[in-house]
Amino acid sequence: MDSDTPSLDDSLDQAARFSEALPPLSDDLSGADLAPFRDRIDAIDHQLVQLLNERTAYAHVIGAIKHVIGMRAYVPTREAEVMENVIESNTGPFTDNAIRRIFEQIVEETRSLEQRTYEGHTE
Ligand SMILES: C=C(O[C@@H]1C=C(C(=O)O)C=C[C@H]1O)C(=O)O
Repeated sequence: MDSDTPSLDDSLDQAARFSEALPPLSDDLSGADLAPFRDRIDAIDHQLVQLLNERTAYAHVIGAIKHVIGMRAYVPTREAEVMENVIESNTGPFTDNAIRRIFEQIVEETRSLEQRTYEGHTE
C-alpha cells in the first residue's frame, strides 16, 4: 500500500467486508451515525491490546531463552524480518511507512522489556 491518500470508497468497501454489522451509508454523509463505527473501533482497540500483550508474552519467553543461551536481547536481523513480514501483510489503507512506524514502536517497546528484564537496562 503506497498511496498516502486512500479513497473513501476503498475504505468503505473494506469496512463493509470487515463487518456486516455496519449500517449502509447513503451518498449524503451529513446525517450518518458515528456510533456504530466508534463501537467497532472500541472493540478493535480491546483486541489490539490483548494481541499486543500476547505478542509481548511470547517475546518475554524468547528473552528468557536467549538469556539462558547467552544471546543478546536485541536481534537486528530478526527485527528486519519482522518489518518485512508486516509490510508484506499490509493491504492498506495505512501506507507501508505508517505500518513501519507503528511496528518500530511495538518492537522497541518489546526489546526494551527484554533488555530491562534480562540485561538490567533502566529505561
Ligand atoms: C522477540 C525477540 O526479541 C527482540 C524483539 C523483537 C520483536 O519485537 O519482534 C525482535 C527481535 C529482538 O530484537 C526475538 O528475538 O525474536
